[in-house]
Amino acid sequence: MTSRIPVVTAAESAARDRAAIDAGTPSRALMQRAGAAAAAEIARRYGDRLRGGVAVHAGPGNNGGDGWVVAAALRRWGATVRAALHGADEPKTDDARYERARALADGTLDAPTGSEAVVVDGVLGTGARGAPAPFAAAAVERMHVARASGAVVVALDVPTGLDATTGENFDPHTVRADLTLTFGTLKRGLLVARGHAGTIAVVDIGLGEAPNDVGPVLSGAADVARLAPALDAAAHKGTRGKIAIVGGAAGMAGATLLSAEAALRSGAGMARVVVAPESVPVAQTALREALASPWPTDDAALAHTVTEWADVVVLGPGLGRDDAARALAERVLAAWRGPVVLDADAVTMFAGDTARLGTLLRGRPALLTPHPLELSRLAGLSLDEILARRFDVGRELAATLGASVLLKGVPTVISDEHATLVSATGTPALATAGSGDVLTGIAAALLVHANADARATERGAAAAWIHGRAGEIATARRGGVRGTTLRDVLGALSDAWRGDAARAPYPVLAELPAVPG
Ligand SMILES: NC(=O)C1=CN([C@@H]2O[C@H](COP(=O)(O)OP(=O)(O)OC[C@H]3O[C@@H](n4cnc5c(N)ncnc54)[C@H](O)[C@@H]3O)[C@@H](O)[C@H]2O)[C@@H](O)CC1
Ligand SMILES: Nc1ncnc2c1ncn2[C@@H]1O[C@H](COP(=O)(O)OP(=O)(O)O)[C@@H](O)[C@H]1O
Ligand SMILES: [K+]
Repeated sequence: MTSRIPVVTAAESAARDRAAIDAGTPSRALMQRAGAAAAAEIARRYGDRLRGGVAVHAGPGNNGGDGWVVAAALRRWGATVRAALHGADEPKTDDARYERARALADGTLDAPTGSEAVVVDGVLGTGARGAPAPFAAAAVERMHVARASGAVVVALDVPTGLDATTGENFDPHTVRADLTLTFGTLKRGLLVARGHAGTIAVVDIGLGEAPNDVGPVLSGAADVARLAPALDAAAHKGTRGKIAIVGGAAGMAGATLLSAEAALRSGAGMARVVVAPESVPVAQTALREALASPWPTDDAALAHTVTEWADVVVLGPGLGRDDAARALAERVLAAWRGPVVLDADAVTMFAGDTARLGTLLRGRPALLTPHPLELSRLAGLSLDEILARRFDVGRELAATLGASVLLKGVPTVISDEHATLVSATGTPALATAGSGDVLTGIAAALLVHANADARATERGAAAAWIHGRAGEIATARRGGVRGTTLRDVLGALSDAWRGDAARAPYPVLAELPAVPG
């Protein structure tokens, strides 16, 4: 089983390092593991470039210490290494001083010339506070110039000038890395500021398994594979799950159809869109695989099209938010007590009324899939507050809501009271109208198609991972974000579900690709 990768603040990262030190691993051993693993990754990925020389920019703290270990290791390997200490005459920590002395004991290291093909950013890591001071900003500028003339920039732990906790950057004084090698844990800020981090590789330094708390952990391909078993050879359309999607006010039937198609491409056997009467003919011609029914006007129709037919009900895509929509939502949620996914308008219509929503949802698998603005309206918090607390706010709300909360974005955070999972797949190709409806359909299918003991939170996380992965595959196929449409994303779902992407070798525990622009 792959280990759980904690998604941490700078303080939590330092605390996990300290715990390993208290348990008997000397801090210098951690630094040597970090630096040695980083050097090995640089040699593996950029072996050809190393002939063009390596520049190591080291800061005064332990991030600089990692840099000195890298410098010594790559020199032993045979590269021409140049290095500079910034911000102090001597490193400020014992470990960093020791590693610098060791690197220099093998021979002096000249200052970088700016012509090196590989640049290592060891200026600031998780100990950085606020905007880079002038010495650090000057080092960042040198790295920008080198990159503009063709060097690759490798950030150790965190790109300098990026807040490891919040992802706040201090451009132009923040490094833009091609590769970030982050040690032992995945820093939250890297997931928020993907554009600065480049490819992110989490490198093992022997910190051990994440403590069994409710802190966020990264979701990966292995989690999806574990959750969603192969479909039964003797399956028929009835056993593969029936999804009813209630939404589709006049002019918005497309939202339900995107959900329906995504559900059908994610294992569901049947999908029915339940839409405004005038949307029915259009829905039937647009997606022949789906059934289409009008919004039920009486209990018999509600039973026939939804409560006695479905295995999972999706409420919200294109539903609208007027009184009639709210009344329909309340009727459906009262009559249907099985698994539900609530999206879009069905979330917003309960703005400021989380207690009522909790009463309706409690006691069954329920997943809410808001984007940050929808969650801000629902919870009565400002959008800034939602974004600033995106890793925690869902967990705090889950109890009141009686549901798992999947907060969409970069990254997507899925939580209940007991666990928080983070899905970091995707590209800006997904930043397009209807993308959320596709995610909703995948999530609905997973509420049927997953191991019985899987919680709604895990199913939601798997849906977010698949959705993002399909976005990555579609973007790669089209050769970029521009020109990639949701149709391509739907078409890539089969490849996303196959989940056969190659894994990086140890000591990389997880790797997230650079996000294409
Ligand atoms: N603590 C440990 O045991 C380990 C730490 N490791 C490395 O150590 C890093 C953390 O080291 P530190 O806590 O020493 O912190 P950093 O090396 O990230 O930064 C601390 C230094 O930067 C200065 N500084 C802070 N904010 C600044 C700003 N805005 N502008 C300019 N200078 C600023 C501080 O005065 C201090 O000298 C990690 O990111 C990681 O790279 C790794 O070696 C693994 C083990
Ligand atoms: N830049 C991006 N990178 C990765 N995923 C993204 C990006 N932009 C949007 N997404 C994903 O696309 C989906 C958009 O959903 P949403 O905002 O509800 O769109 P809509 O309401 O138009 O369907 C979410 O799952 C979100 O996480
Ligand atoms: K750094």
